[in-house]
Amino acid sequence: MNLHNFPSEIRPFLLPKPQGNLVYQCLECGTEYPIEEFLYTCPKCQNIFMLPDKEFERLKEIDGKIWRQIFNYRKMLNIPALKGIFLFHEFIAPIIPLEDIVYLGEGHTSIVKANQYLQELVGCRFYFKNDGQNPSASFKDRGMACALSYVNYLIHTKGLKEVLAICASTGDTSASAALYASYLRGKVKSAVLLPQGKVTAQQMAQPLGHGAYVFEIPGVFDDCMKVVETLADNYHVVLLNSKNPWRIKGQQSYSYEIAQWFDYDLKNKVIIVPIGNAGNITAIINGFLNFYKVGIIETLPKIIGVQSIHANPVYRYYLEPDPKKRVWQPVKVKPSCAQAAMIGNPVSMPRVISSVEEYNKLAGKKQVFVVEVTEQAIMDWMLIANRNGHFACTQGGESLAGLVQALKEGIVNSEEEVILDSTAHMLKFISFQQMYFEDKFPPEYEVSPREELKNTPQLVRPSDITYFPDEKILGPEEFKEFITKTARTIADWLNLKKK
Ligand SMILES: N[C@@H](CCOP(=O)(O)O)C(=O)O
Repeated sequence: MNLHNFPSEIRPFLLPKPQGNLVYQCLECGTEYPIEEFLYTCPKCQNIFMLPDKEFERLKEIDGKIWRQIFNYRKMLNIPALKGIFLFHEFIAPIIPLEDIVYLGEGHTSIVKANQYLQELVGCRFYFKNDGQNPSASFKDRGMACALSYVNYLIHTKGLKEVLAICASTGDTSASAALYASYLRGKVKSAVLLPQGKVTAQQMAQPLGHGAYVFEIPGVFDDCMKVVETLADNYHVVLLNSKNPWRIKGQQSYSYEIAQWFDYDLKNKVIIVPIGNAGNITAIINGFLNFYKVGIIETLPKIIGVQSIHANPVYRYYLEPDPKKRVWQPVKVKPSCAQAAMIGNPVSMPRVISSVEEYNKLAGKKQVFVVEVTEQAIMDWMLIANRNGHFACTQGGESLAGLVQALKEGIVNSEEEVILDSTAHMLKFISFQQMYFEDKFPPEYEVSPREELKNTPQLVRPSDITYFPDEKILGPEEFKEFITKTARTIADWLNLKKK
């Protein structure tokens, strides 16, 4: 839609100009550092950064109602830079000019309501937000679009050359980093560190296909993360894990989209998200906080993080009700079908602690919860969802299992409406479905298939057929015999009635 067709009071705001003043701010000592250098760990106290906008107050000069209209009208523009997460430019990385934004189709993923059967089975109204519909098939693209747009901006403004972008990954971050880096071919190369044997074949194929350097490390994700942190602290590389706060900024778009989808009315809404490296829950909390502070939303929705019993450090931390007595303790992970979240020492934990505190304080009550689910529940609920029109990944199954658990514990009630994060596309994690159907889960996963959820293909090769097309080129009569008898066998098997 042409700019002239929009209401005159909204028109001046539709094309955002570079604005704001972002700084790296240490979570521990509060020291601020300019963003022109790549910095991930505070040189003074070794803690991690948030990336606040020091001029955030200016956003409050525009009424919440006007902001809503700005975003709603902006959505009608055909400007690629504003088609994705940067629709919410002022609330993501407002210093980046539109011409430096890297847009590969990320964001604005669908929110699909569960059918009547599934809602009744679970006991409340809920939706899946399908972040597997992002270009590299996971939510990481939200953060990567922001981080790589900033790199692109620095390349243009500071003459940055030969950037090597690195990350540790359980498979989604690496796919996303490699994809976005490959778009900036000639300016950015990527290298990814993966825990050997703990990334699916599909996820391994992604960075390889995008031309990244791929390193497999004998260990788990937490080990890869330590190596990558050491590289980032000692060499000229750009860290693309969510330790890099530009990633967090981009992933806040998830909350903004939910707000927009529900017409900015989040009363009685509950958001459920799996926790792995804890960057996403940090982003989601801070996204809602930003919109709330400016008056774009009037309610802070309930947020529930979910962890598997095989990788549950955040759940354990919040088991202690008294904040003063809580002790942070990383855990040793066990194999998990929610492999993307198989993390024992989440890098963003300090951010989670401070963000949860602020969220609950502003909400005036406990509004962030963490639940724990079994591996069995993750698989069963993923399969049940997918037998009802969804395409949830194992982490999506974890979200649904988390909802069931939260209902059981009375954290969610049947009056509320729940949005579940399916963080990636089911096809990335299809090997877990395969192991379930074939009853081949190694014992340490603690998953045994429920007969009614299993499915296997049937070979149709009736014994009374003379020749099959895989044996020779069939003559007309032989082909007719093959078709008729095969169709009859399938009809008998399915118990079909003749017309
Ligand atoms: N699940 C993640 C783990 C790394 O998370 P990040 O958000 O800190 O990059 C992955 O896919 O690698």
